[in-house]
Amino acid sequence: MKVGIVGAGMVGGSAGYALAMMGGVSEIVLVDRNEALARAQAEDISHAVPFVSATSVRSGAYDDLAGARIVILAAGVSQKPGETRLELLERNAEVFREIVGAVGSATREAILLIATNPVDIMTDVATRLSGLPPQRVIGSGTILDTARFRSLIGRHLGIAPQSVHAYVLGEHGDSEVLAWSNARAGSIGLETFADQIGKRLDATVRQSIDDGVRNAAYRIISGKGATYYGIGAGLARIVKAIAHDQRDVLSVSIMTGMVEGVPDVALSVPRVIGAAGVLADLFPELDREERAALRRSAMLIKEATESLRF
Ligand SMILES: NC(=O)C1=CN([C@@H]2O[C@H](COP(=O)(O)OP(=O)(O)OC[C@H]3O[C@@H](n4cnc5c(N)ncnc54)[C@H](O)[C@@H]3O)[C@@H](O)[C@H]2O)C=CC1
Ligand SMILES: CC(=O)C(=O)O
Repeated sequence: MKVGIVGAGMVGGSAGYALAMMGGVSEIVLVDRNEALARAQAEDISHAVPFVSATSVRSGAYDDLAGARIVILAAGVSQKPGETRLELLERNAEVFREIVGAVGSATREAILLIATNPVDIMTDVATRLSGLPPQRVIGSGTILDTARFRSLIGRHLGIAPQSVHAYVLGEHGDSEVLAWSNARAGSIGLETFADQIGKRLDATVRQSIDDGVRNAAYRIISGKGATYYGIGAGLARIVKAIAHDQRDVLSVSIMTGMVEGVPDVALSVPRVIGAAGVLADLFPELDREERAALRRSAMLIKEATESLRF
């Protein structure tokens, strides 16, 4: 399967690397307005390939995306220390006006996988610009926040993150909602498991995990300028689900008809992902506070989207 990546910076490059390490993708084409960067990233990643897989990695122009089954969009500006994702909106919407049309001219068959921030609104923008069905324009959404959540819960309770079943919902951003009420360790409630092993899971612990998830990007950006390994792996994970029609449940963002009374908004809930894109949504059972927080998150995204001149 051929995968295109538009935007060969830290996120696009990391996604290419993660895909090459994962294997199962025959060809990766990196496109960037900085052609020298795309060339250099492709060459560097291709030198990792002989150790693990047989993926062909090269740079190219938009025409070279013909035949791609998935095109990852990771072009645009990223946050400076202290900047929010929403502050990138106007600049990255401009970038999408240019690149979504160019991708569409090269391939109409591809599923678009959006990483550029603010990712929920960029997913809405890409859906509108491409004219593709929402199920085929997928934002990485809270896949990364969900990984952060599971990792911190797993570390606290001493179990593997893969055995923690918990999701972050709503915006990939400051208003995101950590769904504690339906989180599970294996098949049992987190609190029950914490009691069984004599661990605390009180408000202080929850607050510390919430901060670890919600503010991870700010901390990483202040320390090293950008985040990219986590999202690179998350994007590769979504590609794998599509490539192998795996029907995995992942928290990703697509245009959604109605969320807690808010119509037509792109945000994350757990969704089934297969070869055709998003196949179904799993609206979680939430407590009253979480539902109210999800509504606030949806309204915030909706208002920011409507503020965008389009
Ligand atoms: N969804 C998520 O969870 C995450 C999203 N991001 C977002 O991903 C985006 C990319 O971040 P980085 O890779 O760190 O930035 P970067 O600056 O390293 O790379 C961006 C690339 O986009 C290219 N670009 C800009 N305008 C273009 C255009 N019109 N046509 C083609 N290429 C163009 C630039 O030349 C640059 O190489 C940002 O918006 C960032 O906020 C970053 C981390 C996590
Ligand atoms: C930058 C970003 O969106 C993240 O790491 O969550």
